[in-house]
Amino acid sequence: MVHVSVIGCGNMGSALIRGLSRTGNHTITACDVDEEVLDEVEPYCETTTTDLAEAAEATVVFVVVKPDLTAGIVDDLDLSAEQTLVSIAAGVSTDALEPRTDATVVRVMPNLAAATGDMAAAVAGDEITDEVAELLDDAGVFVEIDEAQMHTSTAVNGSGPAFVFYLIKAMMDAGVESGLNPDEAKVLAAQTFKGAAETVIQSEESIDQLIDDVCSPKGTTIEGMKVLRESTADEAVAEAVFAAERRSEELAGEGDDE
Ligand SMILES: NC(=O)C1=CN([C@@H]2O[C@H](COP(=O)(O)OP(=O)(O)OC[C@H]3O[C@@H](n4cnc5c(N)ncnc54)[C@H](O)[C@@H]3O)[C@@H](O)[C@H]2O)C=CC1
Ligand SMILES: O=C(O)[C@@H]1CCC=N1
Repeated sequence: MVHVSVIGCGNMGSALIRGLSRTGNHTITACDVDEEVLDEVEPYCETTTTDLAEAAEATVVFVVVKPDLTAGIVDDLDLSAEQTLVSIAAGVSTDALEPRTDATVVRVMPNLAAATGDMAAAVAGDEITDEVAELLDDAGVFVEIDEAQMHTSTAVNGSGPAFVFYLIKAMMDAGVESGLNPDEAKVLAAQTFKGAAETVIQSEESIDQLIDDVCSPKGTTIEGMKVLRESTADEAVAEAVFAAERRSEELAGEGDDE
């Protein structure tokens, strides 16, 4: 059981709170300046507060505010060496935060699927504390990466859900255009993405082999795959990832436009 606080309970903070509350394993303090946001997460927390000092009492403190507000919050927290500070802000490095706190600093790039316990997260830092590992395990799956790769992780798994939502909608819209009603199309498209993702995770086959497994000779899939292979769909996905990656570099002050 970990005493954890989440400072900033907007889109990402509330997803983390919901995910961490699912196990019932943790004592959660939610902190935000916005009382309405706190009302939304109140059912998933032991404590809600607008007082930063109360959030600073937790063993692990997640700072989940916009990147440009993160350093200022860390300054105000005044954490001790026994505590862990987790920053999830795009483009904010551990080097920028470590001089501002005595706590162990861990950088995490999570995603919105934390809410359902399906988060894909990347984590970097000199010391990934046991408490942080336990929390990330409870909200989904995490991998440890070098911090230099954080811009790529920000694009792939941080921004990634939006790219996947877009693709699900494209498949759903095609189903509707061909006659499915929107509710049916949404279930069929979304569950197909979920099932395909689970198959990739659980199967020992390569993704190319899995594609072949769906393509019956002279069947339907092979016709659709011909269209995809002759298109630039893979390039468009790659360009979306690279654009998000560039923006993360810019936010870190490493790009052209800070
Ligand atoms: N939205 C996403 O899918 C992801 C976001 N992130 C990172 O998470 C961070 C937050 O992003 P979102 O949740 O999307 O933003 P958001 O705008 O939805 O939420 C930010 C929250 O912080 C609160 N806040 C602002 N100042 C505060 C203060 N002084 N004390 C306490 N709370 C304060 C706001 O009231 C708001 O509820 C960003 O740094 C972003 O890079 C990382 C991965 C995914
Ligand atoms: O769009 C953003 O900047 C944040 C970081 C990754 C996902 N959302």
